[in-house]
Amino acid sequence: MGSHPSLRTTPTPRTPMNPMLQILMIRSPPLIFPCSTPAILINAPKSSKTSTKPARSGLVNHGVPETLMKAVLAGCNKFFNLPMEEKLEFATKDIWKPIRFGTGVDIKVEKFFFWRDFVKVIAHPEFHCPSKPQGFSEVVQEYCKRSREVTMELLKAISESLGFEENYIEKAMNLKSGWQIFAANLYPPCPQPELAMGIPAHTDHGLLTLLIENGIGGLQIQHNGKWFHVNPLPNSFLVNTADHLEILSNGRYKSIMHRAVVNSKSTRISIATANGPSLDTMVCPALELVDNESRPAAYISMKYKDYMDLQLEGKPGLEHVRLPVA
Ligand SMILES: O=C(O)CCC(=O)C(=O)O
Ligand SMILES: [Fe+2]
Repeated sequence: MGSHPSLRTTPTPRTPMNPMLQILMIRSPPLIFPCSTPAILINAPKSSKTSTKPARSGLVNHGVPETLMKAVLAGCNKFFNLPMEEKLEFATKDIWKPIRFGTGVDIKVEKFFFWRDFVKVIAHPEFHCPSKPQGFSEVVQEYCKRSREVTMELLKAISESLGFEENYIEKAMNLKSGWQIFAANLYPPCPQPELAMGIPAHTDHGLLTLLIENGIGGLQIQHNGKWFHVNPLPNSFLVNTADHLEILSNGRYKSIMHRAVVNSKSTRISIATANGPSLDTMVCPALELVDNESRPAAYISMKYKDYMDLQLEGKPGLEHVRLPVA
């Protein structure tokens, strides 16, 4: 882990954390997707003013072996423990490079330091991975395959929740060549966590992101303008709905705004597998969900690859494609 800059800035006031939690909570089986809610399945918040621990949440009974989830977290830990010069070989700002390493050193936005190292690889339609540490590539590949299968199952249920046949999203988004990114994040203990941020508030680009972590906690999601801490169930996936599900569903599913905070005691590792359309898919709201009178299209159409390129412009992707409300 490289040394991080000393923290000298004044912290920007943050919204006080609210113990009430509203988070994607999916029980499986059976999968339940209420059409009336904009996100997958919401665990209704327990309104308790005294409780400081949010309810535990996450997708369970997903079929991915616990041993594989532990092995991929352990593999990422070994990768981050490689000598810095071996990781810097993959340092690049080019989002199209198949393997990318980055570190929070010297990056400063909105007075927060990003206390994070990451490695991102393109996992589908073609799989890439660093060859070190030994065995890392094999375990990451198996994990990506299994988490992609879970994603496909979820997208079937989401298709049905929107009133479509189960393969609707798979076909419309050309998921046979779907773009999958494996992103591992390392958040070392931070001496002054209140002055730093692990990863700033953002939404993910694809359709669904599956997230696991090593039991430390740090993910927060935004709901009604407030930040809520997420407390994952052991061996569960946290499932984030992302921008292209919002676009395709014409806003019925909302892309979840989230961020990761850091702590002063323990190293946190999280792994996000982001699953999106194929790069050449032109995405627009599903025609069946658009009615020019009552539910006009809320987003313009854009090729997924062009949307990904918008990352370089700094402004959230959805702001480029959202149409003004008439
Ligand atoms: O570390 C986390 O909990 C969040 C990571 C994340 O949002 C991402 O990698 O896109
Ligand atoms: Fe994310």
